[in-house]
Amino acid sequence: MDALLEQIIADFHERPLPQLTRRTVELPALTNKIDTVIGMRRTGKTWFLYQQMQDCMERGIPKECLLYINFDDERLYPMQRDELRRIPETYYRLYPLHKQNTCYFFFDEIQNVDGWEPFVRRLLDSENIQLALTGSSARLLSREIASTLRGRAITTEIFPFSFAEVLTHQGIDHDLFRPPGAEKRALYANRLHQYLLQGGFPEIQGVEAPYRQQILQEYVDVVILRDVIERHGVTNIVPLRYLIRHLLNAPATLFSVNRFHNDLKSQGIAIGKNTLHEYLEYLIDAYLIDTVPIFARSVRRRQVNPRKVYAIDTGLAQAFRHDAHVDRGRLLENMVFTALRRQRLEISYFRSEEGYEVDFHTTSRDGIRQLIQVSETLSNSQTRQRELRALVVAMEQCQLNTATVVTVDEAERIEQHGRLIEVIPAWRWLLTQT
Ligand SMILES: Nc1ncnc2c1ncn2[C@@H]1O[C@H](COP(=O)(O)OP(=O)(O)OP(=O)(O)O)[C@@H](O)[C@H]1O
Repeated sequence: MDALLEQIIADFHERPLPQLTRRTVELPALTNKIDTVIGMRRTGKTWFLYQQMQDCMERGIPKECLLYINFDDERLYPMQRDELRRIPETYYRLYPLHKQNTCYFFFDEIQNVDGWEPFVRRLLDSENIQLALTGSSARLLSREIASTLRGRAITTEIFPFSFAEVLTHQGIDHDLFRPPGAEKRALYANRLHQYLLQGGFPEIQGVEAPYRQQILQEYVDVVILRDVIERHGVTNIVPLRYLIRHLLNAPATLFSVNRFHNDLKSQGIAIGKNTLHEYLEYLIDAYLIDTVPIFARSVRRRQVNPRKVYAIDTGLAQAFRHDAHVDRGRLLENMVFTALRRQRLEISYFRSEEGYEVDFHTTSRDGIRQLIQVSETLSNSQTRQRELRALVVAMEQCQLNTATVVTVDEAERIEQHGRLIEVIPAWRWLLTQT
């Protein structure tokens, strides 16, 4: 084992890191805390660790002070928990002087070793290291890690590329300090259209249909199998598959477990309502979808009203579309949701007693609230009246003086009775989200 570990460490130090597109997410890297990087499969968690390694090296930290172990490396199979301590032992035997410096350890797919948690806790206590972990298994996802690492972990979520990251990936400058001219605006609008249909998974950027859809469907299949069926021991697979298809095919719509339960029943598919609720939670845990409650102060109102469901990425929704029609409005709303979700905002949808609806009410961690309506276009006077009226009602009830309408490509400032509604093209709105 020691010779093998030496080899693995030497390989890592020798091999250059891959050329990558910079993610805008930052790792907190707090002393005495383990950074855990979580998110759906294939979103780029491992490559995000590579970015951290690059950053270390740019700060002048020699690569030998970094250690990356991928526990998916078949040479390490099957590693037992009592062998884990050999990793720091081998590393410090190779680099004894590094004991005096801070070293940076990156462990990928560590959940492959049963009982790894006490090892990383001890490691953090005994050595002068900064530790980051990631893994695709849902076992590494937030709730469990928080409990098994007993408050020692701080989690960072990785989502598919944001619009800004996609532009960076394509080598397109997106600095809005200088107002973009007509050509640049047209380019952004064009890329936005692409982004809506393809989504942000790094690997499918530039991949044409139908391969793109095929790859994304395979991502979902792996999540279903590994993070839902195997992890939770689901045996009633038919309704689970129906549920996933239904949710991904109808993003940005209200989802009622009761109604869906009745639909299944009418097709002769038996499943309990509680089981459906559980499945929904599993899909959220695996970062495939997310749900949004109604904006209400009363817990009861939040509970009895159906939640809206969004795919974690618009590309996934497109890959599961039943018909050829592209509902750009829904995709746009889903895309705005993903951008808000990435910012860890508290998100709800607004519906007044009279039925006026606003897509998003958000609250940031420092209490800043926003109202956002998503509408492909306000050029139709009926739509315009409806959307703006809903915003005015929501602004009154939520006691806010500003609101935003995200459209495909329209810009306008509407001032009414001391209130301001800003209409903004989606590409611009996305590029101003941090
Ligand atoms: N920042 C990036 N720049 C360029 N390509 C990227 C980037 N991040 C990810 N990719 C591409 O996406 C692929 C998947 O990324 P990665 O292996 O990091 O995902 P993951 O979230 O760790 O996946 P899994 O959960 O399945 O282990 C990479 O092999 C690479 O091709």
